[in-house]
Amino acid sequence: MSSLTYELFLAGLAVGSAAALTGVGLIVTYRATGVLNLAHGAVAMVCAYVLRQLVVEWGWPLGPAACVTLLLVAPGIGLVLDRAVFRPAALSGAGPARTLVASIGVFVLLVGGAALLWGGGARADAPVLLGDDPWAQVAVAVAVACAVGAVTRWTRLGRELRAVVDNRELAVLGGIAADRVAAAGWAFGSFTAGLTGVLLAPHVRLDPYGLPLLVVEVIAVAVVARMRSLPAAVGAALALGVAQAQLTRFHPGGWAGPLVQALGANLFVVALLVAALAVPAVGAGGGRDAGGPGAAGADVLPRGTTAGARVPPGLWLCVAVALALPLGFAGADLRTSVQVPALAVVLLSLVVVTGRGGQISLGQAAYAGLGALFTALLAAGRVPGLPPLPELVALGAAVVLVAPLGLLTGWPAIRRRGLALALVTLAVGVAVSRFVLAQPYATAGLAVERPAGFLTDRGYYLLELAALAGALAAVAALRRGRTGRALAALRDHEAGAEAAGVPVPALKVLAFVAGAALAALGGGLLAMGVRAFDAAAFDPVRALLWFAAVLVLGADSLLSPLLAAALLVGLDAGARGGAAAAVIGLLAALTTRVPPLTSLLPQPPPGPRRPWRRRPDTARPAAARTAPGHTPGAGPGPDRGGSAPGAPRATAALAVTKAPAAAAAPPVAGAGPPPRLRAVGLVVRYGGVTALDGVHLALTPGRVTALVGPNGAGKSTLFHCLAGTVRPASGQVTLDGADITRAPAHARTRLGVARTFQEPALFPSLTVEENVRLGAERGHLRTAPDTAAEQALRLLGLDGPVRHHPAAGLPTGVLRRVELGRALAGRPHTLLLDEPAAGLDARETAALARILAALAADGTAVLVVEHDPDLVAGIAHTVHVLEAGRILT
Ligand SMILES: Nc1ncnc2c1ncn2[C@@H]1O[C@H](COP(=O)(O)OP(=O)(O)OP(=O)(O)O)[C@@H](O)[C@H]1O
Repeated sequence: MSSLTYELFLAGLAVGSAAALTGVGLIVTYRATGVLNLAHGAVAMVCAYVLRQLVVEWGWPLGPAACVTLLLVAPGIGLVLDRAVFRPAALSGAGPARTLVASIGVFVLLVGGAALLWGGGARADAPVLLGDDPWAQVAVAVAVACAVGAVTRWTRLGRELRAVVDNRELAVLGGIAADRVAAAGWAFGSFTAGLTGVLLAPHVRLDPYGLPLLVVEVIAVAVVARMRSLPAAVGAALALGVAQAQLTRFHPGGWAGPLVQALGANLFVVALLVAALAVPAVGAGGGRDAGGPGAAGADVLPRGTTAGARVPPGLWLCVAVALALPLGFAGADLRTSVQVPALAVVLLSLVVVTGRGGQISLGQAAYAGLGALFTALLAAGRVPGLPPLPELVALGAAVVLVAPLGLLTGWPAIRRRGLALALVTLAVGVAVSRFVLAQPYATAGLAVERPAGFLTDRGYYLLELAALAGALAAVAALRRGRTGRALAALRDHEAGAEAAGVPVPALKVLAFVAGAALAALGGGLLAMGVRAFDAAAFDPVRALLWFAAVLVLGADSLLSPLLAAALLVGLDAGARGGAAAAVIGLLAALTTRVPPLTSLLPQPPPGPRRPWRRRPDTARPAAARTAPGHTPGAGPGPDRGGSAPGAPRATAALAVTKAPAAAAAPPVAGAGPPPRLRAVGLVVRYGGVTALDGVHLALTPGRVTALVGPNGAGKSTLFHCLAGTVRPASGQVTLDGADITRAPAHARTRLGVARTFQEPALFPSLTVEENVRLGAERGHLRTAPDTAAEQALRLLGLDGPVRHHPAAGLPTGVLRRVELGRALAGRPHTLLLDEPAAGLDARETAALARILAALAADGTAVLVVEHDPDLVAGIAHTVHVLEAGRILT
């Protein structure tokens, strides 16, 4: 081996061993607590600063200082995090997404706190703990990994850890103090963070931002190891470290030169991106739930975290006045204020993506940076073949160019939620920052002028206000309209949104594209404001700070971006740098205990929201004027002949829902029209379990089919196959003879197959009326949504004051009616009901039976998976018994 290769090998080993320590610490903490601690790097940075403080500032000998730092301070930080942040979060039932927000809060808090305490500048005098011998570092990393392995395998704590990892609830029932295990996990994780920090600090610049971010990139090795295997993490870390170092030997000419150079400095970033894209299930809640496998879970941002409040009009007036105040400022104050509207536009992008759509996005700074970069390049004429564009044209072009790049995070978001989505968006943000924004062409003094006519600070501020007003109006319109309702549904209950007919993948992409466009607009404005492109202004740490800021203020409130921008710019301008981050980080770390601040605004009592714009119903076809449930071509049901248009049998059931309980009409036997929806030879396996074993089923218009059977028989699996939330290993689902086996859930709703859930899948932030309206807008027949929604509301007895009530907090009986109303408002021809009587009292069950009988009489095909034998006997024309994945009768 040549000496250069060997030198680089050793340098790579040094970096790799620090990364290995991080990987080991992250995995142990994750296994013990279920938290992927994004703040690991921030803890590392704080420990490095503490060691430096003890040795350099206070003159302590290195040995004792290192012992205090690594054996007291580092585990102490872990224990404080456990007691103050993560244990309360776990006790409050916070899911992975919420604890992720808390760990972002800790990250931001520690970064801000360090900047406040030690200043933002880089320190080059961090004490060297292990000399220059990389083998010593490798030995430390391997020794730590082996020690963890030994403890896990051979000690009581290790056995307890494994038990907690396998099944926390069972372990607790078995007498294991899971809290003690979690505390040990946090203490150990922080110890490894501290070790990483003090080992890395002498080799990289020690500053509050750089080191934490460096360690964030190293999360890659834990993800590669699937948050499980310590040897895999250590191996990946060492291999990446060595490969990254070796890459610096190569200097190809042409376009490949800068790329190889960038790779040589950022191989861990590439690994993070690849790992985040290739391992979609990181941190995903593995449990089953009512909406089908992976339908909804604890890994989405809960409504309480994202919901915003309605802003009283008077407050908007105050905001307008406050925004106009800087026009009276001068000099540095006005120059500082210029950042506020631009930053508010960037933060508005998070209102769309995270606030309304419920999608975690830690990559918005990348889109803002791209907007700024493209604006600068286009305006400066630095794009080959293009003359310099006028500044405003350049800004507009940048927005148009960046918007489709929203796919970079929007596409992965289709199949990811929670932690997995956070990792991908973070990885995209870091990759764009390192491979695009921080490249020489972008960093070498790229100036950007303000548009002609707006050169002064005051003039430019006015221009920004106009842009902000436009962006606010656009986002307000988006939130109010049909798309806004669909986004709120996506946020509140993804599987429910699919079932209502919302094309979830397309909507996610749309949210990210709109978010990218807004961020780009804000980024371009920010760059023009300071008359230069500065890559550091858009680094990934900003993305975390911005995300935390919008979340703590209330991500679904239009007010939050304005307040957050004022807070971030104002606090950092007035106090020492880092104050804003410290305040926001603290609030975000306590996110499970502190509600979003704008939600504390006094709220008006529930009442009619702004009415939707009614489209004239004159264009609707005659069929649409009949009841929900009727479909042209569905053929008459058993008693259809007597139903007059507009006064169908199902509508008549409205009266019955309010009447005292009475037996439903007995099923009428007889030949009907041919089946529409069919299951043909369905086979579904979950690992070694065969849930369905060649099942055939046909649903006929005008008939109620009941599916009964013991627990585990496969009823839900069959139901999910028909609804489109489970794809069979073999067999077909056909509709009118056409194969729809691969059609997604929302497409089936649009084809006329509506469903409800075992646990009502409603959108708590929408009113009863909006929930039902969504079904009418996205369902099978969408020509007259107003009429369909009204009919459904009336049919289910929801047309009283309750229609204006948010679905959150309504009793189960009402929720079931709202969900049924939403399904019926789309005018389905086939209705799939999963245990519709669960949680209903006898009176409500009788009313439900009458409605179902009336719907069948109107021609709807109804499938009921039900345990209530009375309900089944009262309404079903056909009863199928399923056992061990086979239909018996
Ligand atoms: N996501 C899954 N992963 C692994 N096994 C599963 C999954 N879903 C269902 N199963 C298994 O498939 C079989 C059929 O389950 P299914 O939920 O369809 O039955 P069911 O009749 O609906 O039962 P219940 O009435 O209890 O809901 C069971 O053995 C169940 O344990």
